[in-house]
Formats: sequence, structure tokens, C-alpha cells
Amino acid sequence: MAGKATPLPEAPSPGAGAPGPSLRALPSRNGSIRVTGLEHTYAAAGRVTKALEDIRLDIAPGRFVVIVGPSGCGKSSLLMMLAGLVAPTAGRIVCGGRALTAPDPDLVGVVFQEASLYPWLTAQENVEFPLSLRRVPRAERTQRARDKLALVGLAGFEDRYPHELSGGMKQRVSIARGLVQNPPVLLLDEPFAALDEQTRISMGDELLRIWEQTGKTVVFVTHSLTEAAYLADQIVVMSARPGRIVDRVEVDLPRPRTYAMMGTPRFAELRQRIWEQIRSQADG
Ligand SMILES: Nc1ncnc2c1ncn2[C@@H]1O[C@H](COP(=O)(O)OP(=O)(O)OP(=O)(O)O)[C@@H](O)[C@H]1O
Repeated sequence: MAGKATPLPEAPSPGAGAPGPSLRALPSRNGSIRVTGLEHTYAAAGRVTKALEDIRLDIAPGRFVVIVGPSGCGKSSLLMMLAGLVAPTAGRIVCGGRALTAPDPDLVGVVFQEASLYPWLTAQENVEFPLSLRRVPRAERTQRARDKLALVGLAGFEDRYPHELSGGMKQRVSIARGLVQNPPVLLLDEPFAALDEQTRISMGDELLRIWEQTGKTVVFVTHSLTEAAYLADQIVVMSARPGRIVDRVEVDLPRPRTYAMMGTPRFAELRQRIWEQIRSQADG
């Protein structure tokens, strides 16, 4: 693992109302995220692309935040920076009260659009893999991976290889792998985009269940406005490139969310507000 986050004095608690914490199993570590003045410019092969500009985010522990925006506005770039995988050109990311300067899987887990599992490893071995890299003893590795596979609804599928699993099951394995080091923050980059609609909705429900059960802070990127309104506490809307934050929409739909809510006027209003923002950016 390339370095750890640098301890800093505890960040002030972000004010933006966290969801009712009383029944939530909050992780012991703090999953707050604070981003200030973040910018990013790619410079490759003589081409300079300003991807992100003046990004400010303040996410309280345990919140479910969804990022939407026009194609190419820098959503994935922002997520890569929150994962410590890409260093921003300017600005600062503080996660759990520490400056994030490199990947730290104890703090931040990541799930990508493609499940990106190793085809020659079983589901169990795929989930164990990050623990093997860190030389966690075998018995503990086995137990932790089993627990996470059970959490994502895959008890009994531990010995299956990726080609023996459906698309939704592969993404469940990928989520289990993202959770296996029990980070307080989970980042997901369009994790259900490749799935059919029915599976996508049920995976959204699964993710909400896992989130409720674990109390993680979730940051989720999607192109689907329906998915955004269904899942989020807050939707962050980005402008066309260079991506800036142009709206933050609090989703006041009650929880648990239900399929029937998608047909309500409030749901339609939320979708409409986000769509107007994105369309005006794209028309830009
Ligand atoms: N490694 C890179 N090198 C150079 N330019 C890059 C690199 N990665 C992304 N970009 C550029 O930065 C901008 C933002 O890309 P990014 O993938 O973050 O956007 P996005 O909002 O996630 O896109 P999409 O919605 O289409 O997935 C784009 O113009 C892209 O071409």
C-alpha cells in the first residue's frame, strides 16, 4: 500500500444533517469527507485538459451522496482523487480528519463499473486478495471474506469463479472486496451501469441495505437520475467540463425507499430539477 493518510487535528464536524443515526451501526472510524479548492488538470501528449475546478464538498459521516453531471465533467476523476488514486493539481481532501494523499483501503474502499475480478480466483479468493497483500493471517482472511460475502447476499457462492456468476453477483463480490477492510467510506463509480434494469434496481436496494447495516459514508457516481434520486441523501450536480458543483439537492424522500416512490410527484420534481441543471450545462 502506498503510504497512509497524514494525521491532522480532527476536522470540525460537517454541519449538513446526517441521517437519523440512532439505529445505524456506525463504524468506529470517522467517515467524514471535506474537499476544499480542489482542481485538476490533465497534461498528456501535449494536450492540457482542465477537468475539475473549485470543488468543495463537506460530507458528514454516514451520508449517502450521489454525484451526477454531463458526460466528461470529471465525476470519475473526482472519485479517483477521493480514493487517493490520482493527486489533485490543487486543493485538499481531508477524510476522517486526515489529509488524504495516497490510497488507504482502511479508510476508503472503491467499487468500479466493471467488477474487475481476477478470473482465476474464486469469489472468496477475490475478496481475500487485498488482505493477502497485507499479510493478514489466513484464518482471519477467510473469516472476514466470508462475512462480507454473506453481507452482500453471496453465502454459499464462495467457491464460484467469476465466469460462474451473473453480472449482479460479480458486482456483489466487488462490493464485498471494497468492504473487506472495513473502511468507513465506500466510493462507487457507476457500479450498476452494465446491469439490466431489473438487476440494477435490486442492486440499489441491496446497497441501501448494506449502507443501513454498516453506517458507511457512500459517494456514488451515476448517469441515472432515477438511481440518484432513489439512493441519495444528497445529490451533487456538476457542470460541464471543467467540472464545478452547480447544485446540491437534498433528497427529502423518506427511508426506506420503495419502488412505488418512483411514481410520486416529489420524485418527479427531484428528477426534473436535476435534469434541468444537467441540460442547461450541456446546452451551455
Ligand atoms: N488520464 C487522463 N488523461 C487525460 N485526460 C483525462 C484523463 N482522464 C480523464 N481525462 C479527461 O478529463 C475529463 C473528465 O473525465 P472523467 O472521466 O473524470 O469524466 P466523467 O464525468 O466521469 O465522464 P463520463 O460521465 O463520460 O464517465 C474528460 O475530458 C476526460 O477526457
